[in-house]
Amino acid sequence: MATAISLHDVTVRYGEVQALDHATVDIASGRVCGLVGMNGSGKSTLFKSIMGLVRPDFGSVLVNSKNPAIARKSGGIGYVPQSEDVDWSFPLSVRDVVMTGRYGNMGFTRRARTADETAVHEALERVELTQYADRQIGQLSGGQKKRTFVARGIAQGAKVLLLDEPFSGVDKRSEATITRLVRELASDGATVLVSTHDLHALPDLADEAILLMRRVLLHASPQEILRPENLALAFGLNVLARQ
Ligand SMILES: Nc1ncnc2c1ncn2[C@@H]1O[C@H](COP(=O)(O)OP(=O)(O)OP(=O)(O)O)[C@@H](O)[C@H]1O
Repeated sequence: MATAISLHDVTVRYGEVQALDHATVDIASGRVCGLVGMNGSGKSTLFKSIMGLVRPDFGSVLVNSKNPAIARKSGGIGYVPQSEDVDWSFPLSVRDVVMTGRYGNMGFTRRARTADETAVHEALERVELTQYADRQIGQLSGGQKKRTFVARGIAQGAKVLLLDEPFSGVDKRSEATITRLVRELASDGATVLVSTHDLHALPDLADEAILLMRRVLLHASPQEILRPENLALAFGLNVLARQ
């Protein structure tokens, strides 16, 4: 199987803080990979490295054999941000947000053509948000907000999709819908990386998972990652007491 996301020895420092420390991992095409680690373990920095938004001080990142910034600018990477990272008061409708996934196809005039309208329509149907298309994005539930950004990635035709905590602030039904969508996108050939604190969601969601603590501690099946002795590597021994 071809490698979709490749990090080799990636080290990222913010001043004195070492956010990633020689992180090395390859994720194969068409896989759903969970990303697990405590707060501050470098998950967002790993996403930013894959999107080409931070340049490693050391090491290299490739996304489908391309430089990450080039892969992102050509629409190859979709991103579902953490809710805190979005200004939900912005006067954009659900359709507008999904349409931003088509900007790469539009040229500088950003005038939507029929193919763009069709791609947005189909993406909204797929995430079951057609009836909310004209709603301002702040007037959505937590799960609908996440699904709006998943639809943007679908409209974009992203080959790699990154989801940052997609289950936080989301009800059980939306969690099931997002899990189904992620699995479907991977069956269609996309590679999906999902950071989550919701460890119970991992076995249904992911084919494999990464345990991160600035470096990759373990890259294995969800079942292996969830073994208490492995979780203790990333979360400390108090995770055992909570079992
Ligand atoms: N722009 C920045 N400037 C300085 N330090 C930063 C910056 N961004 C992140 N850090 C630090 O780098 C480390 C890794 O942060 P990062 O956000 O990647 O972790 P995370 O696993 O995503 O955390 P969380 O689960 O809390 O979102 C943390 O110690 C954080 O405080």
